[in-house]
Amino acid sequence: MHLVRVKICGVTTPAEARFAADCGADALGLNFYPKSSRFITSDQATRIVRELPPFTAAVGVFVEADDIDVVATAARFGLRGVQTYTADPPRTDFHPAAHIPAFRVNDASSLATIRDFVAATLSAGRPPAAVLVDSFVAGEIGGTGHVAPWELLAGFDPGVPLILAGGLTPENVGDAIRAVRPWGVDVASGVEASPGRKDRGKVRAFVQAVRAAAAELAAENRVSG
Ligand SMILES: O=C(O)c1ccccc1N[C@@H]1O[C@H](COP(=O)(O)O)[C@@H](O)[C@H]1O
Repeated sequence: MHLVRVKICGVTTPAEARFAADCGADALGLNFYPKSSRFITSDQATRIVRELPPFTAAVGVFVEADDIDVVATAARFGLRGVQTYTADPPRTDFHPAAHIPAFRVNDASSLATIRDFVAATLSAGRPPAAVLVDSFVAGEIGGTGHVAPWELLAGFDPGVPLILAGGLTPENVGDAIRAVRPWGVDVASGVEASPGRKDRGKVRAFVQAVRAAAAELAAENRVSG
């Protein structure tokens, strides 16, 4: 069975979260970056987390956040994972939350940075749970809607699960999965009606497109295996 996990990032209301979970999303992203159009307050996070079904994970998104604040936020909202954006490779492992450091990729040296980071954390005995690979857009951090360089990422094995992000949509996510073969995919703007507001049709179509591509890969594996 070829599984591709789905995270719908930047939900801002309990209804959006519930809908995405009911569509089959494995994880929902709660954005704690104040400059994001998807930023949510603690009150909003509390109400969203309360609405989640028991098997749906909440993942926090943090940009250059203080490690102590990340740990405290993860504990407060029961975050299963923390997705961090930092200028320098992060030093903390954030246990018991699964750490998902995000890397913005534009060329082969970006891949070397990820490999070096994973190798260093593996030898220190605290590897990340996964790495998230996003597109590089000068002057922006994430949630840009720009597609990551799939051709560069094809065959790239960072040594831990790879989550593909950046400009994914219901229309292109199948091609992205076939090209990159990621462990999981993550989308924010590609399933929105407007910044910070999810579009139900797009959320449903995105999860369905991921499941269809994964089933196709599983069938291919059965034939070739
Ligand atoms: O969504 C945001 O506003 C955001 C801000 C700062 C860092 C990360 C952010 N979101 C993450 O960015 C990726 C890619 O987004 P998109 O699909 O290209 O819009 C997404 O996976 C979010 O986790």
